[in-house]
Amino acid sequence: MAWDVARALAHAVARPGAVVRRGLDEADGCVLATPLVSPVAVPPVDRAAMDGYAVRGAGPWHVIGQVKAGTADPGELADGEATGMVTGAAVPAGTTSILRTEDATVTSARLEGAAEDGRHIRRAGEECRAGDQLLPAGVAIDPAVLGLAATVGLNRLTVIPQPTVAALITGDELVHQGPSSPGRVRDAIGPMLPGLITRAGANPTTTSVRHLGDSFEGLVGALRDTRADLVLVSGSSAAGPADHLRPALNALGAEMIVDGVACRPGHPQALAQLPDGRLVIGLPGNPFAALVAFLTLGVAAITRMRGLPLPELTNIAVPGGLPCHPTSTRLVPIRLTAQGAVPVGHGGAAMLRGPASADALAVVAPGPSEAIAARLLPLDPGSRPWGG
Ligand SMILES: Nc1nc2c(c(=O)[nH]1)N[C@H]1C(S)=C(S)[C@@H](COP(=O)(O)OP(=O)(O)OC[C@H]3O[C@@H](n4cnc5c(N)ncnc54)[C@H](O)[C@@H]3O)O[C@H]1N2
Ligand code: MOO
Repeated sequence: MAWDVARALAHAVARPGAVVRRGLDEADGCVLATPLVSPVAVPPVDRAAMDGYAVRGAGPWHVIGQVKAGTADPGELADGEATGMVTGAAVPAGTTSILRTEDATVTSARLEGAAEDGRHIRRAGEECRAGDQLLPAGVAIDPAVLGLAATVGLNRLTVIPQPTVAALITGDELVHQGPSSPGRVRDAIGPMLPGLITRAGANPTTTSVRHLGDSFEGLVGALRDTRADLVLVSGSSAAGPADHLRPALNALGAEMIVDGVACRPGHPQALAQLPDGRLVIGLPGNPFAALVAFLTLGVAAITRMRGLPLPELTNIAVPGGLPCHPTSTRLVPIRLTAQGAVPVGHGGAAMLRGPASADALAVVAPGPSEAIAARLLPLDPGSRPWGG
């Protein structure tokens, strides 16, 4: 299956989570299921934008008091009067300007300074009026959105929740501490996955990574018992005697949706759906191939589960050219320069040295010779803009 088709299929087959109401403290990373509409005007009243004095008319002014933060009714100024103000406090009726502390000279209760009409006052309704739509449905909630929701007085939001993702790392040869040695391979996929899963927008608090040996029964049991919207399985994806993923999926009655992708690295990657709707993605055991498979199928599926469209990838020039594969899409670690994409090398399927020093992957379409342009696949799936 062509790389673009596999990516689009992973997005198409995944289902957005059921809409829920969430408190602001648990909505970060969810997606707005309804537009964010302000029930109130912000600010609700004219407020001082600076510390200093509210004044009415031309100076000099007579200082009659001090408005404190939290004062509900700051009263009214008569012409020639002023009152001390703090930033954010409601201004008295009749205020024509705020004179900043550093622009003011006060002798006894007499205030002098150059006040400009209307200066340093945040007007009622300046940010929004009651009923204004601030954001459409489909926006990913980030800290600024949470702050905005709080600003307009909301306690809960209607959201598509973040999907839950679990990872099963398979391989009898794997060790999780210390170096590789003859017969032993240090697990390099387990440490990558939590960060990738979180950056792709899945729920970080429910992400789990479990290590399994190469056992058919063990894998069947783990796939049956793992409660997550998406289960990632690394290793076991090819056709060797210890590669149990496809037989295990078969035993569980899963439907294969993607069974191999025409890309280098990462061709044994797979996507299947279990009868209860959970998705399973097979990540090839070679670490860079696993990373490519996550960025291809994993990110596309998680993106749809969040209720977001599959982003278009931006085009980039490759001034030095990149050799094409005749029938497979190549994923090449590159650095971004003013001239375009430059390969960083060390892009073999079993190596992470290339992607670790790269800014992105160049997606090089299959072809007969050399590509002078490619598309950019971010190594950080949470980077914004993602492309397009
Ligand atoms: N006859 C064929 N053999 C292979 C094919 C093929 O098409 N026909 N594809 C090759 C490709 S491409 C890849 S990629 C691998 C995928 O293999 P598996 O997904 O079954 O993974 P393993 O066989 O368990 O491991 C392959 C390789 O990767 C190392 N590995 C596995 N897990 C990890 C980990 N968590 N961290 C670091 N390294 C890991 C493992 O030790 C092996 O060296 O199959 C090829 N063979
Ligand atoms: O997934 Mo394999 O890389 O193509 O080594």
